[in-house]
Amino acid sequence: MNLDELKAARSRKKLKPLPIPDKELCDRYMEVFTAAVNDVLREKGLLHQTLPSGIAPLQDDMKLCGIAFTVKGSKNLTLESEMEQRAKMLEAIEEGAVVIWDTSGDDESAQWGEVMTMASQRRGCRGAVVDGGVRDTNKVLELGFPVFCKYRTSNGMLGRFRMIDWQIPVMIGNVFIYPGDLIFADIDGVIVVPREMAYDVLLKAEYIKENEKEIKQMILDGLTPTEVVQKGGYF
Ligand SMILES: O=C([O-])CC(=O)C(=O)O
Ligand SMILES: [Mg+2]
Repeated sequence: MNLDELKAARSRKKLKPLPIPDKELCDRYMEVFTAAVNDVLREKGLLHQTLPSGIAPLQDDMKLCGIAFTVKGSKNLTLESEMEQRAKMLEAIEEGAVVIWDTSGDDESAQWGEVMTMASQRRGCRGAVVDGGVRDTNKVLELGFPVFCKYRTSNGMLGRFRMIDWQIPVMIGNVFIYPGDLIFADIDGVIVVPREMAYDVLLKAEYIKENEKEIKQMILDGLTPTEVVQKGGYF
């Protein structure tokens, strides 16, 4: 058995630079939409890059793009040094990050709240995606911080759930998420774009957005769906 390749893939490493700076990349993703990005990934044979559909924005108009800062945790009754550990995690967040929580399928605790929002915003964090819960919801909304999560609850995680590690590969639903991947989310849910293809996928999604304008114009001009398809359109 030779696990060297797998070990290397799962190890912590420095992020590879992309053809354009990460900030420009994320700002350009914000001008497209998840369905277009999803169609590009489908062309590449990647059918399982969307997080489970139960992970939804706190508000319909929330949209988010940033670089995955992964966090992994699970139900756990111990409290020793929990706050210190959580503080260290928050202090490791970098500008342009999206905090993304693999909770091992938790269904009762909040992995995100008001103070964590404030602390991460100060570090330039763009939002949070939680396969779990959020609390202090009205305060998080007032702070204008996009959060995508499964549920809302008053249950703080302390004494119920705790972090295992951060900036490690994680898995939510069927989706692998590596630190540095691109996280893109809007009203249609959350999509994970592997880092190495993030720029190429953006270019193709921008093309789809432009091309769809022509298709929609055909409908406005009175063409039937059959005529649209005959002219190379799709929907
Ligand atoms: O400890 C928590 O559950 C999170 C929290 O309330 C906060 O960040 O304000
Ligand atoms: Mg709180």
